[in-house]
Amino acid sequence: MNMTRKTPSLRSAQGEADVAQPDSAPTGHPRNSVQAYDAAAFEHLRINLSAAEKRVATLKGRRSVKKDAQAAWLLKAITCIDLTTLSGDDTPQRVRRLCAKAANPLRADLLEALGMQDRGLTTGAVCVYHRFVKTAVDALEGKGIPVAAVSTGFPAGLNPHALKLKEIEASVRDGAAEIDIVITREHVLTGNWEALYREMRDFRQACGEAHVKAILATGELKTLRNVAKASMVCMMAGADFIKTSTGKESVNATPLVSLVMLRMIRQYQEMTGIKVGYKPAGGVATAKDVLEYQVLMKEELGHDWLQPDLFRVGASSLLADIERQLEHHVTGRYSAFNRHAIG
Ligand SMILES: O=C[C@H](O)COP(=O)(O)O
Repeated sequence: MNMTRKTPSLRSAQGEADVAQPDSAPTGHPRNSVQAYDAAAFEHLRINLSAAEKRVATLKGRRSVKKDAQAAWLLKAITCIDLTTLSGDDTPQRVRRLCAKAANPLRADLLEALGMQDRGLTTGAVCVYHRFVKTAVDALEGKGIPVAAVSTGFPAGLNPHALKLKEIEASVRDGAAEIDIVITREHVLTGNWEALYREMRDFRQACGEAHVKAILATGELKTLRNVAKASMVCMMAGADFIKTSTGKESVNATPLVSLVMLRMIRQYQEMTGIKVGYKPAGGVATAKDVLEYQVLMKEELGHDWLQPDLFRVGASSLLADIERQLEHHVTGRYSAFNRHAIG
């Protein structure tokens, strides 16, 4: 597959990339549902580390997306960003600014130069703590951008189970269309897979119509085998997305961990016919980073997983770098980071 040849001009690349906005709920494929617990589906899993490392290294070296094609892929990436603020010093004002950026992710002159001024380009979602769900929902009224709430005692996930369920319900009541839950790492580290399954199933139930992303906190799961098993168990228990990290672990999203999770998504699809989404998060800060993830998605799972109903990137600063790169594409110059609004 050669992405450069498939996207000979920006205009046709835009067509291929289909930058139309997603509905807040995926429409092109059935939503995941809770399956019966089946240890046989994951007990045997083994990771061939050297093969996985080789695959990631090969992808990096082989694929390059340049010029107009790159601009089209970056525009597509914008539609997949969960534009995030998850800081102890968050305020309603900061959240409103973030929402304004989500609704207008690129400067008007850049949009025009790229022929995107009438395309309603926005980020995939805005992601905040529960406290700011209402603020974000109000700020985004009529914009068609879902609000995602991190939940279940984010980031450590150590609150009592009943409180976690109440937190989810409260965010849904406040208007969150997506809930990013964190799993209890202890269940993975002690091999208590049934407990992980029951927890995830309860979270899914508490979400109701809101879509649920399961944050595995992969940097704390010790082995890639644990990552693979936790991915499978969470999908079995109804997760709509599996997500790498909170952004607060010392190691967050990596291409290697992503490869393992994507292979599990593929395996789950082979078992059930259901497509589950993927969200790398934490430390995805440059246009180069996100292009690498996009290539990985396309190579491992295919075109459907480049769309925002199956691919999101949790990021607080990525949008600023994408905007810079697109500015360079349009004008041939870079401006300083501080010339771009937050994102
Ligand atoms: O889920 C999103 C992450 O918390 C954002 O992490 P970041 O600040 O490294 O982009």
